Amino acid sequence: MVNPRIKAVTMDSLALAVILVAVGILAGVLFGANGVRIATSMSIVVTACVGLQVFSGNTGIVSFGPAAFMGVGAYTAGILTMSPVVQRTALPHLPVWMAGYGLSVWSSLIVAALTGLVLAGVSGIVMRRLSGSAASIATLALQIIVYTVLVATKDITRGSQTFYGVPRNTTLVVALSVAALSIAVARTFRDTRTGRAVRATREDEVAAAAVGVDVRQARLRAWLLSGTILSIAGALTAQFLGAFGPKDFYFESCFLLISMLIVGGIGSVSGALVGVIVITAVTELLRALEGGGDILGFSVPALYGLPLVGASLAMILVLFIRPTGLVGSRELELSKAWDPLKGRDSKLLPGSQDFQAPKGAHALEANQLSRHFGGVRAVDGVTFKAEAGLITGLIGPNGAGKSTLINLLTGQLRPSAGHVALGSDLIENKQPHIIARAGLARTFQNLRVFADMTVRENVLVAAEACAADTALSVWRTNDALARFGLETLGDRLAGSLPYGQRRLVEIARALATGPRFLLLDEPAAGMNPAETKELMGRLAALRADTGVGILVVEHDLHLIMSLSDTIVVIDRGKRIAVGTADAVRTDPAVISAYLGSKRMGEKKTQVETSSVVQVIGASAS
Ligand SMILES: Nc1ncnc2c1ncn2[C@@H]1O[C@H](COP(=O)(O)OP(=O)(O)OP(=O)(O)O)[C@@H](O)[C@H]1O
Repeated sequence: MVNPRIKAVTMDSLALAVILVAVGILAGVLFGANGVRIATSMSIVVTACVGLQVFSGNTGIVSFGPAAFMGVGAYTAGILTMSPVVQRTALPHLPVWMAGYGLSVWSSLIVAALTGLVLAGVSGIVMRRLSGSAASIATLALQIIVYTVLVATKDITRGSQTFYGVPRNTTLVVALSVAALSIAVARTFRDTRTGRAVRATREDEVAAAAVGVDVRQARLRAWLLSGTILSIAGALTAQFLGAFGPKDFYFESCFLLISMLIVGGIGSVSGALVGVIVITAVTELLRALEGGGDILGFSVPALYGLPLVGASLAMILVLFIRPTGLVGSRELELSKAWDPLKGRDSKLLPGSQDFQAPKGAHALEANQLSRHFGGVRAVDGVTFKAEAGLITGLIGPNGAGKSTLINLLTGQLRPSAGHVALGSDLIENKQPHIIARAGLARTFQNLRVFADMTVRENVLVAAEACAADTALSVWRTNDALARFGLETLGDRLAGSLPYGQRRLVEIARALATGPRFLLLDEPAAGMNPAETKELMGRLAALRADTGVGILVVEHDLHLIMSLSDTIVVIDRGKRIAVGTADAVRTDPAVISAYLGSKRMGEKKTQVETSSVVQVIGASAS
């Protein structure tokens, strides 16, 4: 039986390839022999655009370097496919070890792919560490470096002169086959464990790391695959044009590729295909008008550069009307998408018992933990122990240092001093994804779901990042969805859910990492009383079923006091009390901290203010 995943991706890729062929045939009918040229060129551009999409679409980092990889692929293939006779004339000073291969088109594509992989590997050392605009600027630098090297290495590339004599091996069939294959690879990658992880980094890098995703590794893999596909596109271009120069692989082609992705929708492979078709149609139509002449009875002057202007206007128009592109970020799925969870038993699988945290084995301890921001001692020598199997509440007035403390425990911040231990492991100074994989999962005070991924993907990406095998990650995903009543919402985009449900998605996502200990930063914030009550029931059940320890930060004092087995109170960065709800409620230091901050008129939510008055204030009187 064919693997359902391969079947679904193959069908989707075939469907996209059929669209491409149909457009090619249409071009042939409309433009005759020229149509074959357009269809071939368009197929090559599809490969390039898909290559760019693999990195930019999945990571959200706009790359200005696609043409650099294409250039390297083009010159590699050009040199390797040129006949030795032509080579002696065109490249008389070519180093001997590079000369005389006369490779076939397919062999040249493989070598070009390897060359692109090497360039991506070398540049990836830097790229994997960068994000956002810094990463985009680095790709720009790469483009300029590669262009300069191509121009400078005259013996190999003929410098800025035309590189000629490349056999025109790129037929329509070759270009179309490679385009279809690229689409299949990119579609498959998107729905692999790495593809989901990279998309999670696009949505929210901090949250992705907090659920165990190795952001750098995921980004590097996308960069390597992207560079490889782009180099193949360059090799095809070289054998399509026959003669070219470094300028063919510089900013203009880079800009066209980016405009195609933006017009179609950078977030999906289908978007890349649609963008290529639309921009090719626009540029080919405008190319016919570029030279001017009599058009529909009007004398039109020559407007060189008109195709580029048209592509720019199309891009601006789409950005204005539909910023996510014509297709958006969800794939056109002509077959039903492969669902990694469908058909799997959501009951306990063998091996899943490792989810059950053994009681007492994984306490979370902070020892003299401190973090200073300049002169501000946000956390100042805090020591406490949150036992496994218990719910520990962490409270304190606004600005007490609760969020800073959580960030120190989970690696988002490095401590100025002190230690954090999970069970017997010291975890301070470790990277967030390592801490998550060690078993400390968290949610955030300000919601950080992966809005443009489905609910199921949100949870699955966390499970996959931390589980050793697919069976366990599927089980954890199903279990986490079921525990928080999200099974029926699996296909919905997380960003489309109401606030309360998005909170549940975040908690389920943390749970899917298989935590030894769970940190929840204001889990009930924004929920109505009924939702809050239900959540508390689910958390209590989770603790009872699994023995996992839970540390809850919450402003609602009624809630935290009824939920917690023990409570840690901090104020101005210091621990001022620890004990049961009753002990804490009557502790003079706690009453003073809350009433003191109330007297000072600090901004509080209505719930918190009333809680302070009722819980602490009542005790004080
Ligand atoms: N990155 C930072 N740079 C400088 N000061 C900071 C930084 N982060 C936090 N602080 C300061 O540290 C103190 C503790 O802040 P923190 O956000 O941890 O408190 P909190 O108890 O979580 O507050 P709230 O209940 O309002 O969320 C505050 O005085 C805050 O201004």
